[in-house]
Amino acid sequence: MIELKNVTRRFGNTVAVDNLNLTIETGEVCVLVGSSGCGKSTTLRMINRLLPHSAGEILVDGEDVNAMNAEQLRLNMGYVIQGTGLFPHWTVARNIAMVPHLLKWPKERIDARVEELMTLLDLDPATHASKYPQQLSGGQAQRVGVARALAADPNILLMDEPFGALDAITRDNLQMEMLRIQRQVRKTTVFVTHDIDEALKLATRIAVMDQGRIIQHDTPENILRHPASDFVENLVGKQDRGLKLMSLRPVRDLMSAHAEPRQSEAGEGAITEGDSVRLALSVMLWKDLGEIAVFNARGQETGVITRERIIQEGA
Ligand SMILES: Nc1ncnc2c1ncn2[C@@H]1O[C@H](COP(=O)(O)OP(=O)(O)OP(=O)(O)O)[C@@H](O)[C@H]1O
Repeated sequence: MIELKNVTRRFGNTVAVDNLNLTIETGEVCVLVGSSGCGKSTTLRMINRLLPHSAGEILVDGEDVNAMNAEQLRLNMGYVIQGTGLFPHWTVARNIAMVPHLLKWPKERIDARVEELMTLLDLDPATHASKYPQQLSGGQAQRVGVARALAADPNILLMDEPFGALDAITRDNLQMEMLRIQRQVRKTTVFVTHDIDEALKLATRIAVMDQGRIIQHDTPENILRHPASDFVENLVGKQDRGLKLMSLRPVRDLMSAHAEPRQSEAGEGAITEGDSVRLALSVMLWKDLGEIAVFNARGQETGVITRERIIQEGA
């Protein structure tokens, strides 16, 4: 658990973070969102003491970060930044191995861990382990950055606009990867973005910031349904809220399940139980269907979802 209590950070006369209170529970993904200069990165960098705070208290699992050894603190916090920060003259494998190496793990353990992480992040070790960062695409380099942050299995992951510089498709892929990895490893994560759609997709809770303060701290659904102010309402997009809520809702919530799963051909692009209601509606509109079959992860048809039900209850 991470707790920020009345935390302030000043740069000269600028108050970058203003008496901020925030609790991030163990295993949750807290996304800090807000416009440029509102204090998101400063907040993140105070947690791992890359920046000292001017006032207040920051606690990790109940212990004041100022009372901890800064290096030890950082070794237990993976840190991912935009543009990766990979060492250009080190191979991918060596970059990923950086923290285990500092921790003096035996070589076999490091090699096994590098291979495990590359596989987890969908990077073929045989193809990529000996490459240098400039030989990778932006998306691959960002995956290496995430692998490096996870290498020594830290309890906490700090991510500062990690996907901000990527094209929309690569960003979407990495967001999906992150959700998958998070289901497997469940790190306490603080994620900074200015993209509200990214926040809605990834967060267990979102902290909306403005001028160094938290305006609202709540689940994606509550932020959409009950924005605390005009500022939050504008940020989430007043007119777009219905569709955004549909993006949060899985098909399994609104489908009519068959009594028994049926063996039928799922086919490419089939709708699965975990897909969003918004995707199911989009496919039905495109194919001009009133209903569409829903499949489980094993490719069995488990039910149907209808356009009518989505229109009635989708948001
Ligand atoms: N090293 C610094 N020296 C002086 N002022 C700074 C410094 N770092 C940040 N600031 C100021 O503190 C405020 C908050 O900056 P911060 O980088 O935390 O915002 P942000 O929300 O992360 O913005 P962005 O999305 O653009 O990265 C801004 O007014 C910024 O100009």
